[in-house]
Amino acid sequence: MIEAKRLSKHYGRTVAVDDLSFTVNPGRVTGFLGPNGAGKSTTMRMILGLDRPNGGDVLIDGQHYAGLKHPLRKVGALLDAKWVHPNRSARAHLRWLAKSNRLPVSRVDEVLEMVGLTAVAGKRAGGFSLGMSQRLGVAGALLGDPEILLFDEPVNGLDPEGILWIRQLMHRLADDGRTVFVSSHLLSEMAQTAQDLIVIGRGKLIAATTTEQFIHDATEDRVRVRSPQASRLRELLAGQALVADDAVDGALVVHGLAASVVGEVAAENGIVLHELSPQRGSLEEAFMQLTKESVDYHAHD
Ligand SMILES: Nc1ncnc2c1ncn2[C@@H]1O[C@H](COP(=O)(O)OP(=O)(O)OP(=O)(O)O)[C@@H](O)[C@H]1O
Repeated sequence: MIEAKRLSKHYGRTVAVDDLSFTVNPGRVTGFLGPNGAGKSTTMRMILGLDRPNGGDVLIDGQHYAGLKHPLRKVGALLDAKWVHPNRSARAHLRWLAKSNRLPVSRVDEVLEMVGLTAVAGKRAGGFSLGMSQRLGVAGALLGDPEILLFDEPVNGLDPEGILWIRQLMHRLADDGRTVFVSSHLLSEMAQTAQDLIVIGRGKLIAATTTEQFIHDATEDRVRVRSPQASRLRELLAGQALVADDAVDGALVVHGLAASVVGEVAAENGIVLHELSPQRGSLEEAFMQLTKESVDYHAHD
């Protein structure tokens, strides 16, 4: 479990993290979301003792990272995939990491296998693509078979097969009962990966909840309807709901009524339906809605 309590960090006059409290629980994949510059990497660095908070505290199972007896056995982290010495091979890098942390060297080949780098284990890490470097970073995080895993933007540079692989890996790690904390910009990816979310903006907590609840709270459910008698149906629904047109295919999009009610109105009036589908809001919509006040870097058109 990771517990941040009233955590703050500033760099000169820039407030990177501002009175931030949250808990990351075991057995779940927890997504860490926020617009650019929201303070995600700074928070992750503070969890790992790489940055010192100006206020508050962050504990790993009740202890500071610096106080952990065998840090790599407790916490594995992927922060910056490119920090590997460029002339070392992937295997040599992991052997060095294992030896310097008193971990069994036999674990190196196991983690190389787990991340799919066995065939290139003897090659210079400096020649690796970003996706291969990410896999090597994940191998390093898994080396100590830790209970807690931190991944900062792990899907950066991965191809679709790599993205699926890392999603399944994170689910497996959480199913084992581990704590998995992962930051990402890719919201549709997070929607499929994270069961819980911690959302921050300008260093402050915006939401800490399940992914499902987050989407439910910030977006409105709606119903898509297609009918050869669409204008008649629209007239009938207009008194009870807001009815819009889908810009792409002209279907009716009904806000504020359940699909069952729309279906009943149609049936009572003998209207044929070609489609009646409840639509859920997306994580993108929910995220935009809840973070619009706290985006530091807008695209101006
Ligand atoms: N070492 C540093 N020195 C000065 N300012 C910093 C430093 N590290 C981070 N910051 C600033 O702190 C704020 C938070 O940055 P951080 O990198 O933690 O955000 P982030 O949410 O990880 O962003 P991104 O998604 O763009 O990586 C930003 O305004 C950033 O410019």
